[in-house]
Amino acid sequence: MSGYILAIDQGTTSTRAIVFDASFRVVGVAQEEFGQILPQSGWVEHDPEEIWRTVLATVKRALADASLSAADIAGLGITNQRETTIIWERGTGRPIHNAIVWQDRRTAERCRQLVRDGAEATVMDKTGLVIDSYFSGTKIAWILDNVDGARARAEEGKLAFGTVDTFLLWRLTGGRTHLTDATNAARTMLFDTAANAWDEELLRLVDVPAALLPDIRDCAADFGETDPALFGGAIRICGMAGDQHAAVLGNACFRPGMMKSTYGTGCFAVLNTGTERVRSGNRLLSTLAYRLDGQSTYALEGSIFIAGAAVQWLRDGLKIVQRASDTGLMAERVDDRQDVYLVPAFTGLGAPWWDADARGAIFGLTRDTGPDDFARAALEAVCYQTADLLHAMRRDWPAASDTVLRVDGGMVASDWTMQRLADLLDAPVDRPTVLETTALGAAWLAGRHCGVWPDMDGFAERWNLDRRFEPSMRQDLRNRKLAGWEDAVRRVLSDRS
Ligand SMILES: Nc1ncnc2c1ncn2[C@@H]1O[C@H](COP(=O)(O)OP(=O)(O)O)[C@@H](O)[C@H]1O
Ligand SMILES: O=P(O)(O)OC[C@H](O)CO
Repeated sequence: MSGYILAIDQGTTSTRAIVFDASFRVVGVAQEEFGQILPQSGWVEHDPEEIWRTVLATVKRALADASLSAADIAGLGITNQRETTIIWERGTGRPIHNAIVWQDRRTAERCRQLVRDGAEATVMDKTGLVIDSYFSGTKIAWILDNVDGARARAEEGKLAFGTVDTFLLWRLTGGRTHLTDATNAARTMLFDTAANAWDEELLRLVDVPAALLPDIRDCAADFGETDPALFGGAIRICGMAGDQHAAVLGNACFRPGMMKSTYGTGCFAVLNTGTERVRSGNRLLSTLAYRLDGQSTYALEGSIFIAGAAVQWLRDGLKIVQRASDTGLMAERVDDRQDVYLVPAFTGLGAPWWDADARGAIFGLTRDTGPDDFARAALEAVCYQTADLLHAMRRDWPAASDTVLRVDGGMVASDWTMQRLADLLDAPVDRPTVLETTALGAAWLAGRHCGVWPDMDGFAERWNLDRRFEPSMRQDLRNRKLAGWEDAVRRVLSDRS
């Protein structure tokens, strides 16, 4: 059997399909962006049909790019933007509403009500999550309550819910398979991570009928086969994980204490805590790193909603940079005595603040402030937020004290940002040679399951370092800058936080 593996990485702004060879090298790739639907302030939707079209198109193009056919592919792994919620008709496969995206805040008031009702401890105990509109549960209930007749049809078993992995699997298998994996289930606020099962009490609390839900598998499992009509032959689907979990795998963070941080549109830092289900005292998420061979590996996660999106805002909103990559050079030119802070709370603040009503602000402007300062403030904001997460992780789990951070995602191309990250964290930052770690992680799940790629140890040995960034900032400067950031964040928090 050939060792080629296909990965679908369905992200928030684009879909990528990547073919890897038996040496984990990328031999075919295709990417397609799709539309962001913004019906009102704080709402974000995707058209599931458009997502599906980008998946079909990118898989076909990636296979063509690699000069391969479906018969050459030993296995397919799916990884996806998490939490984004789709409900469709079991009969026709047609979605009954646009996908409600993870960033969407329309259920913030419902979540506040759940907190007022005293549900926080139950949700935290079972799911490891804080109650927030970020997660799928309240988004499902919103669709059922706002689409005519949906709740009744859901209770009759006529509708299906899925995060994007499940929806794609349904479509890829010609409507034959309704499954998810444990990492995606763990982002719904309906899943007990210790019992590894949907939880009836949570379903009642959030008002979601069990008839909607997919069955749950480990991340590497038999998920079915693609409909032969789609790609000119059936492809075995045997890997599935939410994108941040796939990045943990792709970065070979297999040992407790290892941590990865992905810098794309948002930033997600995940620390492997092994078999320990650490309960956060600092409003981090206690979640799954991954689940393999019937064994859950747990993690602490910090989610930052805006990372590279702040750079996009400089480019597309303010139009003060032409390319994202201009920001590094601009940041380099700024005098370190200038202290401009951008708090990019465009859609509220995530961990450890969880303030859906906070909004962005910029502080420290003088007559000398110009575009370079804005660029630097945007890049630094990502570093400060990572520092907030790392400090919270260390308070929650002291074993994280000498962590080396492995990074990936579009923003890590910026040397300036990676050096500043090491400086502000006062910890080394390792950048791998393969930056497509999310897709690589999904491919590893599939490759391992179908027996053509190595197990954990073999894969970890072949993880390659591109560059280590060592901290070199003076302690007094670091302290001053971190204190300035903390002050800026305090000023944007809403009364409700
Ligand atoms: N050289 C760079 N410097 C700073 N930011 C960058 C650079 N290159 C890309 N980015 C940012 O990285 C993000 C894209 O990363 P990517 O991992 O593709 O995101 P996603 O998977 O969330 O769509 C964009 O927000 C872009 O602004
Ligand atoms: O699509 P990304 O890479 O921005 O990741 C989105 C996250 O999974 C949301 O939790």
